[in-house]
Amino acid sequence: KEYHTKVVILGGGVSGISAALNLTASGISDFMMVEARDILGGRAQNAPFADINVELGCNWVQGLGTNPINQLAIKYNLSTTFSDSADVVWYNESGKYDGTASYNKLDADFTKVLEIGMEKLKSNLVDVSGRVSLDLAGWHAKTAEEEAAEYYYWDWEFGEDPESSSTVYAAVNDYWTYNSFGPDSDGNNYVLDNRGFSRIFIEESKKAFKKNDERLLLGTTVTKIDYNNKGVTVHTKNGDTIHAEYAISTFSVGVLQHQDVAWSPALPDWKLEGIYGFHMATYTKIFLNFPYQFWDDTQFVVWADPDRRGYLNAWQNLNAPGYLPKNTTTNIFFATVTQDLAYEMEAKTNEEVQAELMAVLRKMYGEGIPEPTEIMFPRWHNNPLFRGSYSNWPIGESDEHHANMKASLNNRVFFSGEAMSEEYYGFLQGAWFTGAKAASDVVRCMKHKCPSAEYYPEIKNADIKASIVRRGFLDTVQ
Ligand SMILES: Cc1cc2nc3c(=O)[nH]c(=O)nc-3n(C[C@H](O)[C@H](O)[C@H](O)COP(=O)(O)OP(=O)(O)OC[C@H]3O[C@@H](n4cnc5c(N)ncnc54)[C@H](O)[C@@H]3O)c2cc1C
Repeated sequence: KEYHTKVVILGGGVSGISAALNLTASGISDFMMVEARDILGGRAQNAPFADINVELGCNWVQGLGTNPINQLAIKYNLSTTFSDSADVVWYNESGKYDGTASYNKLDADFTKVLEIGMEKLKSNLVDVSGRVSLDLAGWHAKTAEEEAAEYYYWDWEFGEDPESSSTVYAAVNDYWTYNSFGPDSDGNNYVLDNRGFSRIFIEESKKAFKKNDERLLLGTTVTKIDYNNKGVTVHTKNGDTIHAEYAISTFSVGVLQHQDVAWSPALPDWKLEGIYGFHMATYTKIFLNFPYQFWDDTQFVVWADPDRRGYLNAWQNLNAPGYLPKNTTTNIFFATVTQDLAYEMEAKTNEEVQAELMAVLRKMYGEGIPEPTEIMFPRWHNNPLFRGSYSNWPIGESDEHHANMKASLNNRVFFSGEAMSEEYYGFLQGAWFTGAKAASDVVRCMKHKCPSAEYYPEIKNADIKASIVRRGFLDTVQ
């Protein structure tokens, strides 16, 4: 089939939905959306497990108050519960231990890390890794228990270790997430809604697409995008072509890095440098369902592995008070793995992974615990539609690299998606805001004049401040 439209949105995740809503609100209905999966939502994704739906992807509303994601959660009465990472018990090889002092020290030291990041931003000093700033803040993990606290605090949030992460942008990301949405910004709500987190986005998308809307091509995989200064032609796996004046790409930075979609002409080197330099982290939840609950009642359990930092470190209890309904027959305890461990787990069979999880659970809870009745986990890293779970700003990527990563091409192809947000990369609101921005840029092109694309053909030396000042970041930082 051959389609002709004004705007084609590539990808139906949160960013694509936000772009579609923005176009609709601007009075533009001549657009199409192409999504490989049979359902909208992208990384807002759930699956049946035991007798409930579990969230394979995003799980927290992070940053509350006027955060549009929080506002949608309120609007659609999404069932959430306050998430408290201090509601945790700690285990090592000798059994239960009290990790509170370490955790509290790290909590205070992390505040110093954020201050170091902000200070560097304000004073135009070169960025350092999270590891350097943790050391500068006085945090030096030496024991398995300190490493366990560190993994639980850092890697489990950013999806990568402190060595890989930028301090300046960790500070930017944290500051905007927990301060920019009014006085109630600070907080994380855990979503436990059997309709799925994605429901709020799917419901909202109905403002843009009616039932069986012909403009929405679900189950359609994009293979190639031709672009020039006149428009765009999108080729799909099933042989369809879509001719459009403008395209909004919402593909994850992992998909762009992995070249799962061909671009003709190839994306320019100045852009690829920004794309390849960014990080797509992998954060994988491995769900186990048991005949009964044998673990602690706290929201979280941390395992301090004696041999490997971060090994099956963070466990979550879906049966914690305030989580699943009391009368549930489901008993879900799940571990999260990131980075190398996630890649290793993805390469194993479910049976092999189950055996590894059970070995750790037996160390924590004894030999008498039952085998799980079910195991399930998504393989985000190997999934060609995602290639990871969410982005993390690495040490070494400058603001200019990032600007190049998201810069439009020929005023015809616009880029959105969580990774394209300087302030909220990694988060749902990053996807939401960048989708709206890309759509409003397209609308400007259609109705007035295209905004001038900001990009840097040569990046000479890191000068964070110049670009940060230009973006008005410092105006809002106290
Ligand atoms: C495990 C996990 C935990 C997370 N936890 C949180 C959290 O607690 N809080 C939070 O705020 N955020 C969290 N996130 C991040 C959040 O889910 C993302 O930031 C957000 O969903 C990204 O939306 P997007 O539209 O930018 O990208 P995507 O959701 O990736 O949308 C892109 C779309 O493009 C489609 N696509 C890709 N390739 C093709 C192709 N070739 N042809 C057609 N379609 C294609 C994909 O199927 C997808 O639907 C988490 C993510 C994961 C995976």
